[in-house]
Amino acid sequence: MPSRLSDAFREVPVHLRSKDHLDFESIREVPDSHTWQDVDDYPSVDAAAAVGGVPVVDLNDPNAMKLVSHACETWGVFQIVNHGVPMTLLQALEAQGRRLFSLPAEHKLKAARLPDGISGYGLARISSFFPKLMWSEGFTIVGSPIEHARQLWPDDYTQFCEAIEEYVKEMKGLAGKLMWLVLGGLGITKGDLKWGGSKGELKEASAGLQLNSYPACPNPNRTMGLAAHTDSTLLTILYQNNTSGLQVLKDGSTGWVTVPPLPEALVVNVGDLLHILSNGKYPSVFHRAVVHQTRHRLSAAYLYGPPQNTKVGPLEKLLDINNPPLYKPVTWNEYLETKAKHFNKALATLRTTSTT
Ligand SMILES: O=C(O)CCC(=O)C(=O)O
Ligand SMILES: [Fe+2]
Repeated sequence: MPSRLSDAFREVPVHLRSKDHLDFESIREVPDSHTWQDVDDYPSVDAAAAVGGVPVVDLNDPNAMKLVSHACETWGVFQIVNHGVPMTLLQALEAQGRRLFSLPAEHKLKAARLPDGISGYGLARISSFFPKLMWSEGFTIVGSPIEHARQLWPDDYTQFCEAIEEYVKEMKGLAGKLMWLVLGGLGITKGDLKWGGSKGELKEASAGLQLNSYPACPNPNRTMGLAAHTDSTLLTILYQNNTSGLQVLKDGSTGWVTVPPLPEALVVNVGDLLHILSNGKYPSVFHRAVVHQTRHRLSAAYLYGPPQNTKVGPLEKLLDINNPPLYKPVTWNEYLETKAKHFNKALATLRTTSTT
């Protein structure tokens, strides 16, 4: 088994052909390779009508822990305001994302992700599970972005690296804070988490940053920005520019609910590892991204996971005779590898035989 995050895909490389990388800017008609038949697998539900819509939590609210916990149990997704991340930093990140994705196609491919690699420019890794390609491109950062940034801008890579590093630092602090809110809602205190630091901090946690670009599309009803999936994280913190596209499938709801872009808000998703850690109390959320006819959408997903080589299993405090562990413990790397093989069935492969 690999021990570093960057090695997680060694055994399951994804070979995308260079002709799969469309020059989206110049395309006037959606080619067959990108035409999807099943975009309407579930109907789209009016966001406001969907039982009040995706919850919005003010982190300054004295009840924030309860609200966050309830949102995790019922939706698996919520938006946060008063999160403390400066607007200027969000704008700087967005500007760098635009700068990257507006480079000519062949230039971006200089920083292409290797088939068995994790970082770099490329199509969504999950593309290999679908017969059609998605209307998006991405750039994944795990560790320092400097090597790829140099390939993109040999003479001017520092502004990109600085913006990314500052953003990642800020996200790390926020993700730690959110984790304690989320766990606190389950009655978990700092001493209960073996991989918490001596002061209860989560400073050794691992993370990555995924920048996504969804160019305007001539036929958005027959294309897919990013197909339905759950994240392989504990939590994902997503920044979306002021263009809608993110949709979630609420358990028991009748269809896709849009997560509306709110100025200054960030979206938080429950990932598969939190699903495991909470023994299924916080189910990971299925989500996808659809595209627009006229607007270019950008998003940045901060992918937050446990420290390297740490096994994540159901928290002991949540278990008793009536609540046996429902999942086997797994490290983040092992889970990524399982996901790369089994995709949306990965979580099921870790189920124990317990049925409650
Ligand atoms: O762009 C979005 O809204 C979703 C991105 C996403 O789900 C991901 O990067 O995992
Ligand atoms: Fe996602």
